[in-house]
Amino acid sequence: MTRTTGILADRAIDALFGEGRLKSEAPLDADQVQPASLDLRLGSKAMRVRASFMPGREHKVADKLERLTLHEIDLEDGAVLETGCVYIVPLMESLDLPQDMSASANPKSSTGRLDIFTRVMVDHAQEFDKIPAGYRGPLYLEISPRTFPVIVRRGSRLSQIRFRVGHSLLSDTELLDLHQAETLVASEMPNVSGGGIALSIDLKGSGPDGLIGYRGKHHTSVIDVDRKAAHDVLDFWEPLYSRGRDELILDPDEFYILVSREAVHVPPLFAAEMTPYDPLVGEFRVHYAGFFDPGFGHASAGGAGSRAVLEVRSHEVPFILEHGQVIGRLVYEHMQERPAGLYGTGLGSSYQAQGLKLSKHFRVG
Ligand SMILES: O=c1ccn([C@H]2C[C@H](O)[C@@H](COP(=O)(O)OP(=O)(O)OP(=O)(O)O)O2)c(=O)[nH]1
Repeated sequence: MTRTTGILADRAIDALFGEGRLKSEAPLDADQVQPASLDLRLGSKAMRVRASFMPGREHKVADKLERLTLHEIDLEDGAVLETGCVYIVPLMESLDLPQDMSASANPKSSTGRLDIFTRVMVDHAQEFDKIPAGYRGPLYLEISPRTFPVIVRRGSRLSQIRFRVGHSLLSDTELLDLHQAETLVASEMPNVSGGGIALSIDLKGSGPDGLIGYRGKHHTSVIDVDRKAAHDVLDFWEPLYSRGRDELILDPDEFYILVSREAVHVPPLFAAEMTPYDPLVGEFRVHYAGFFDPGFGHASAGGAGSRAVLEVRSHEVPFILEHGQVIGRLVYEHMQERPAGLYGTGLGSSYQAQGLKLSKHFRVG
């Protein structure tokens, strides 16, 4: 059964491409369409700009780039993007959305785990990562590596887009009903409010040493975003252990990879998103809002027990995180239909059934 409203599933995204609503300089990669999203690919050049900017109602991104570009970098054979710099890259994909269809973008989980700040921009935009219904035009990605310098090239996939018709977020009551039927967040006392279900932090750790997470090192070598298992964990990360304290002091300006205490489940007819920042839970933030795919944590898709990996930063002041503290919320939205492929089922998914897991670029041992 297909709903009129909701997030488009893989088949409908393929159809957008077939109908010319979604265009690209090159045919789509085989695994570019995900269960509820499309990965976006970098085009052949990057513009280093002085600072981030918003196009605003009156302007196209290209107009602003004429004024703000410091220099242009060729991405055909790969190039290094340095930490602390801001780059704008025209994407290979462009849109001609129907009047009733909008879209939203997000860094891929692998991008967030590398602390690469990315946002999608469109012409006349007044918000990042939001593409208004009926938008017709190019897509651009703002990229600013925060912790590690990275190598990217034409075709690298750092961000993803979801398409939606109407609004179909679940209310608190609907969320509680779904949780009772399907166990969304493995907790005896689910904390549901403001349309989201709470996730808390695990600081007891796992394994004999009580590994609780990782802190990014500084002045590292370069990470190639297109290479899996190519980098040694300890060259880039400092492991953090609980040592019986069940707490962690976040240093301002440091980047942490931590994990949720609860297992998370996204049933096949739903998509979820982790809300990026909730000032009510403290002066720190889960740094990158994350898309959670239909089938993530779903038992029949091999996902039982999947935790959420959290990218965390403290604001301004050092902050003590304690085991079990609420750190973010998952909001759930209806899919228009069940995706043909669920996360984890033959899609080469990297993070199904994950515990505390760094991005796919690192090898363990
Ligand atoms: O902050 C987040 C965001 C997502 N996820 C999980 C849920 C999601 O379904 C999965 C994969 O996310 P995404 O598709 O963004 O990752 P990817 O980098 O494209 O990995 P893959 O190659 O597995 O698709 O990672 C997290 O644990 N934390």
